[in-house]
Amino acid sequence: MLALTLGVTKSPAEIDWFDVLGEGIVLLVAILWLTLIISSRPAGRVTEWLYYGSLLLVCSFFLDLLDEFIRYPAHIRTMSWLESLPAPIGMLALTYGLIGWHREQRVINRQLQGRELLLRDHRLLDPLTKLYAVDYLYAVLARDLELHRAEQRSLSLLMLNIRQFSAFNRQYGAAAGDDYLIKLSELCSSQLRASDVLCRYVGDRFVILLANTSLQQAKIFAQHMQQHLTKLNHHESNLKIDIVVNEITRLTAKQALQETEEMLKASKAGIAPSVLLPS
Ligand SMILES: Nc1nc2c(ncn2[C@@H]2O[C@H](COP(=O)(O)OP(=O)(O)OP(=O)(O)O)[C@@H](O)[C@H]2O)c(=O)[nH]1
Repeated sequence: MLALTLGVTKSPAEIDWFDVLGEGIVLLVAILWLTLIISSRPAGRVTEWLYYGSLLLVCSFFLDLLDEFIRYPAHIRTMSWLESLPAPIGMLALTYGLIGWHREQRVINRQLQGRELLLRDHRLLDPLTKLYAVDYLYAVLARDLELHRAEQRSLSLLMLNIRQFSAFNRQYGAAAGDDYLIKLSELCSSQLRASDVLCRYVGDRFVILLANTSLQQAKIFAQHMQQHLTKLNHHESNLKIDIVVNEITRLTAKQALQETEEMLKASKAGIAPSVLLPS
């Protein structure tokens, strides 16, 4: 609107169609970047930097294209500044966001290394969360139990369960439920050490295997996790997560999972206190 108010539309003879093509493509590519960022990134600070950086670039490129069609009086510099200024600021914001993304990716890569210590078979992945599923958990649990027992090191297991997840699905729809599961997995992954393993156990239940970790240390970790998980809460849906902790070095893989499931059941029923009270 400002461009239309300040400038005069050029006649077709004045338009350089080569410039229009070049600048149009640049604008389309910037819009494509913006769309990819919005659709592929989880909400957060890094995404905001990437988003606002791309938005400023889109704005600058759009004005650049517009001046192929609109001529501004030479003494009015407003449009020229509006065209030039957002681009370098956008580039800086985008670069800052990309540095954050790079750091994030390094953390994720470390988690992947941790997860892929035993098996590199992607058929063992859960298709929704991309975490390893229960078959992998059994394999890695059996191996870790043997190793830790032989070396007399402690091994702990955390089981997380989303409370009333079926009601959440009913109220907000299965897509919102899927989205919640993905965000929960990402948040948990981001908190793990390279030696820890996170698996989707079943449905709304996840298991984290903490190598070389005593029950006491695992409880502290679970508290830390519980605090982080509150970030997932939206004002309209305050899902609660039960977390139980079990030191399992003395058990077999099957017993370890069964025993922890029993603890979870007891905690949900209020028979035994969960190691952590839901937030
Ligand atoms: N959206 C979505 N829902 C899932 C998925 N897998 C399991 N569920 C749902 O998770 C719910 C799990 O049900 P329950 O085990 O009874 O758990 P709950 O409703 O949270 O009940 P409590 O744990 O006892 O509080 C079911 O409604 C499943 O349909 C999935 O991949 N996506």
